[in-house]
Amino acid sequence: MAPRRTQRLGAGPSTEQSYIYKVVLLGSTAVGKSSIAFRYVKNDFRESMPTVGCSFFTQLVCLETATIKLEIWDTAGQEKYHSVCHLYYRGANAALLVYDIARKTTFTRAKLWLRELEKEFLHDEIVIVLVGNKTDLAAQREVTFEEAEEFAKSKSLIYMETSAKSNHNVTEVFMAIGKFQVRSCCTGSSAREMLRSVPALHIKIQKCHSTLVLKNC
Ligand SMILES: Nc1nc2c(ncn2[C@@H]2O[C@H](COP(=O)(O)OP(=O)(O)OP(=O)(O)O)[C@@H](O)[C@H]2O)c(=O)[nH]1
Repeated sequence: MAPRRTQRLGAGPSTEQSYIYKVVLLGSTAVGKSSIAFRYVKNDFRESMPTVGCSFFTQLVCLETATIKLEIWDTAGQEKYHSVCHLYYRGANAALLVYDIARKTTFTRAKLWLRELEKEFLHDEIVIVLVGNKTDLAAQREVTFEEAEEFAKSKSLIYMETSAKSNHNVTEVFMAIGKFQVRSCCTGSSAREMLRSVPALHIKIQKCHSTLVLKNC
């Protein structure tokens, strides 16, 4: 099934296709959602201010076979904004469910976010990446890699760990989304269906063995 709200921008000079995907970042306050978006779009890190409502970024991902315009919606994690969050994730093609590996409560909260997404979307309508951020704080880790990976597998999610601060795996998260979405469009099977049928892909992506080749955009 084609991802929701995906638009084909038209064929390029060759046979290359262009797509638009809406990606939403969800998770507790201060887990690093804005920092991940900022690192990816600006390749920078700063002690950021809490998000008010929602921020919006766009970024082009040029893959060997397609160009994808990612519309990135960074939602506020503070409880007071919770009631409006669903307005932002409506129509999303992919969600980054972010938690802080050094704060177990944020992992528990991510599971609740997942339930909300499951109410809003049919199972195969959206690609969900569970993202354990702040790997630079490994000494204070409260959620093991194995625990999070096991949970992700049981729910057909992609699992990756990042550090927005040390720029670890951030680009790879967005590449993984692009990869699954494009494959999904090409094969007609949903990205989550592919995850279920090829569990080894979890490992491949987590270790960044992506077969996609980046070009200069
Ligand atoms: N050590 C470390 N700190 C990080 C990392 N990512 C973000 N931070 C810090 O964590 C704090 C919160 O980061 P934000 O990006 O504002 O978090 P958020 O999830 O967008 O927060 P809300 O806007 O409240 O939802 C800031 O002080 C960041 O500098 C990381 O990878 N490692």
